[in-house]
Order: sequence, then structure tokens, then C-alpha cells
Amino acid sequence: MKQNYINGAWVDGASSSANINPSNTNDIIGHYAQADAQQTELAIAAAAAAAPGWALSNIQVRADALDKIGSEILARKEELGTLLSREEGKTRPEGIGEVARAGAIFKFFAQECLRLRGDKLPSVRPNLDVEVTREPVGVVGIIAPWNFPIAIPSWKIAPALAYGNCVLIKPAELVPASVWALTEIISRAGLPPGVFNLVMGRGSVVGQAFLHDRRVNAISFTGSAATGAKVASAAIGRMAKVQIEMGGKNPLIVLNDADLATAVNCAVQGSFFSTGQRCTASSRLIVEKGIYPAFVAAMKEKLAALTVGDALGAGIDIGPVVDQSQLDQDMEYIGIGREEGATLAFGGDRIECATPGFFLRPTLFTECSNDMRISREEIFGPVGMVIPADSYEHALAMANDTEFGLASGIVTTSLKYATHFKRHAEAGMVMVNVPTAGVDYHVPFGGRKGSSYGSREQGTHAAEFFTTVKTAYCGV
Ligand SMILES: NC(=O)C1=CN([C@@H]2O[C@H](COP(=O)(O)OP(=O)(O)OC[C@H]3O[C@@H](n4cnc5c(N)ncnc54)[C@H](OP(=O)(O)O)[C@@H]3O)[C@@H](O)[C@H]2O)C=CC1
Ligand SMILES: O=C(O)CCC(=O)C(=O)O
Repeated sequence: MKQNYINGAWVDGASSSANINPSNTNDIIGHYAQADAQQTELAIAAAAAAAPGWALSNIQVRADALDKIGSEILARKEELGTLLSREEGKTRPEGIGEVARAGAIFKFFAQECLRLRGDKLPSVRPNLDVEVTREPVGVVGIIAPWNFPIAIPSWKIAPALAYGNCVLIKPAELVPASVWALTEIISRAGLPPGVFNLVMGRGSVVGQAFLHDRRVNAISFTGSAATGAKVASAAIGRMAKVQIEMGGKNPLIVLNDADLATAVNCAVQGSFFSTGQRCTASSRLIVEKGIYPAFVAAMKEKLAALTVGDALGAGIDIGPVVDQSQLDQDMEYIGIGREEGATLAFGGDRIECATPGFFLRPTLFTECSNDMRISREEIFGPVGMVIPADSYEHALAMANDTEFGLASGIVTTSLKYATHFKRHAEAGMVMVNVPTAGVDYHVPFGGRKGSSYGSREQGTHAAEFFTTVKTAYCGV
């Protein structure tokens, strides 16, 4: 059994669970510990005990530790990327890319912790100086989703440690292997006991314990909107700092003047790569009527040329859906789309491969309207939908008509429309002539409306969440 890591030691869980390869359900990757409430309490106590010392730790020590972690991740990116693809089902190149991104994130925050600035200001009163500084929040509880098994944990862990916080992390039950491997690397980076703790287990046990324990000063969560809302209200209920990243129903507008090849590439990458299991996926393709027939024909041709299969296989474009329950959700929405009267232009069925896995043919609905359930609810699978638009203004109105606001994209050769769209898209991230999915690691990540709550993740903006501001008045 792969153990939990608590207070600087590897410890057995109260029970264990099997980690299964979604490309081949006969392949058990390993058995991973599951903490109960008592073990989670021990981890929280260890983090709380370590927090005062780590808050005052030398920033060079932190920078060196993070840099060392980043270097080892990068050096082992092929091995770790293979493991990630085996447990989550994204293709091996996607898995390796995600691991490389995690390594880069640790190296970025190794530098960032040397750059934390404060301000010294004159006071409005005589003989007084004012200093504004940032201090660690204390103990941070991280609750991670399954769709980015190493990048999302890394973009929460690295800034937390960089700014002097102690970490408790609970990976999603479906994908413990990548975070376990990351923990093994972190365990050799020289951090004092209790500064970093891995607590694998159920959300309803471990996650709940983080949420309700007052020693956990901040909660950073990524996952579904339904769980996110519960996490936010529990954290706010006891006045903990909270950062929630949830879903999207991200539009990609294609205007009549778009380059067709660019439009199809953005749509296919954004809607179907990583099996569509991204909160930034282009889940609504809003296409102006002049280019609509050519766009749909080119999409069908492109989808027919994609190869679906074992995530670790050579030449595979799309791996399996992550598990049976996600596959059931995808199939249910395909049924809903049919019932709502959308045209099933491609796919809609499962694919049998050489191994037993959760393979679904990329599916495209056309002739959709923006008020259908498939256009409003996050499906989180390789299911795209095309909505016709009369004009740019009509397309923009539909793009913004959603309860979400994570990413919003446009494909156009018009500077006028691109500029207008950047200003008027109601989303945290706006993409012009690039897919809605796929972001840089050194700039803010997050959304508006029902997609996000709390301050942005990643880049220098991460300091906002992982530090707290102190204003000191000093008589002179
Ligand atoms: N926007 C995004 O990035 C993501 C969106 N999703 C969406 O969510 C749907 C369901 O996926 P699912 O994995 O169940 O997502 P959840 O939001 O339920 O899970 C995300 C994380 O929260 C934990 N969790 C679950 N319930 C609680 C709770 N009551 N208290 C504290 N923590 C909890 C989970 O633990 P455990 O591992 O035990 O479940 C997991 O670590 C998907 O179909 C998709 O639509 C999913 C993943 C990412
Ligand atoms: O698109 C990306 O690169 C990041 C997406 C993401 O974090 C997500 O889908 O959960």
C-alpha cells in the first residue's frame, strides 16, 4: 500500500483503495492509503504545530527546496507523465506536458518567494511611519480534482510553501498516484516535519475534516460547482479564507471572417483534447451563419480522423473518459441532447478497444440553441455542440448568457471584433485565435460568475490568497 505522509513520516491509512487505469480496467496501478477522520486530525495537528516555525523560515531555504522539487519533476517528466496518463487517461504527450508544467510551476515559485514585497508609507499623522507587509496565512487545506492530477496540486502547493504556509493536500480519490509521486519528491526536499502532509482519502471524510477544523486557516478547492458551493459555505461559515475554482461552459465564437483551419483546430483542441475533461474546455461552439456549413463539414472530417484508444498507445489523439460514473454522465447528456432536438452530427456511441476501458467516440451536436440543457450544464466529456449565430452581436450575447465565466474565445481576422470581444466577454480568461483550454503558468487563472470564488490562482496573483496583509504603524 502507498502510504500517507504525515508529520515527516510515511504512515498506513485506516483502509486503502485501488487505483484503476481507465484505459484498461484490468490494470491496477496500486493500492493507496485512505485516511479516516482520526488520521486527518493528526495531520492537521502536525501542520498547525509546524506553521509558526515555517512562517519564519529563511526564504532562501524555501527557494532552494522548491527549485529542487521542480528540477526532479522535470528530470522525471516522461516517467511521471506516463503514470499520470495511466491513472487519469489523458494521452501520454498530454501527461508529459502536464508534468513539465508542474515542474515549471515549482521553479517559478522558487523565484517568487524571493520577490515578496511590502510598502513603507508616510502616515497622514505626524511622526509616524506605516508599513504594509504580507505574512503567511498559516495552514492551507488543498482539495484537488482528478482532471489535472499533478498540475492543479502543484499550482496550489508551490505558492503555499513559497509564501511560508504549511500544506495539507487531499488528491481526488480517483487519481492518488501522481500526488503520491510528487509527495515522494517533496519528502526529500528537506522541509521540516509537518510542513507538507499528504492525506489521501474520501472528500466526505478528509475534505470535510479540513473544512470544519479551525486550525486550517485557508481552503483551496478545484472541482465541481456543486461541491464547490458546499466547500465555500462551510469555509465562510467559520471565517476561513477560501478559494474555489469550478466549472465552465466556455464559448468559442467563430466569425464569418475566421480562418477555417484555425477555427477547426481551436474547436477540436478545446472541445475534445484531454477527453474534454477540462474546466476550460470549449463546450459551446457559437458559429456565425456564413461559415457554419463549412465549419460543420470540416469538424466532421477532422473528428473522423482522430484516433481514440489506450492513453499510453502511440498515435492516440483521445484517451478514455476517467471512470464509469463520468462515462454515464456523458452518455446521459448525449441522450438529453437528442431529446432536446439537437442534431447528432458525429459520434454519440462508445468505442470497443483492445482493452476494457471507458472509451467514448468524440461527439458533436449541431443545430443547438443556447437554452438547451447541453448548452447550459457542464458535461465534462468529449461532447461538443455547435450553436448558429446571426451576427457577432448575437454570438457575443449568447457567449455571455451563461451562469459561468471561466474562459471565452473568438476566432476572427477582424481587429475590431477581437478588440471588442476582449473588452466585453464576461470571463476571467479571454482567448483570441487560440483554444479556450491551455493556459500559461505565470499569469492569473480563474473566472467570474459561477466559475470561481475568491482570489485568482497562479502567477504573482497567487500571493493574494496565500498571504495575509499586515499594516504596522510605528511612531518615530
Ligand atoms: N472544474 C473542474 O476542474 C472539475 C469539474 N468536475 C466536475 O465535477 C463532476 C464530478 O466530479 P467529482 O470528482 O465528483 O468532483 P467533486 O467536485 O465532487 O470533487 C472534487 C474534489 O472534492 C472532493 N470532495 C467531494 N465531496 C466533498 C465534500 N463533501 N467535502 C469536501 N471535499 C469533497 C473530492 O473528493 P473525492 O476524490 O473523494 O471525490 C475531490 O477531491 C464532473 O463530472 C465534472 O463535471 C470534476 C473535476 C474537476
Ligand atoms: O486549460 C488549462 O490549461 C487548465 C485547465 C484546468 O485547470 C482545468 O480544466 O481544470
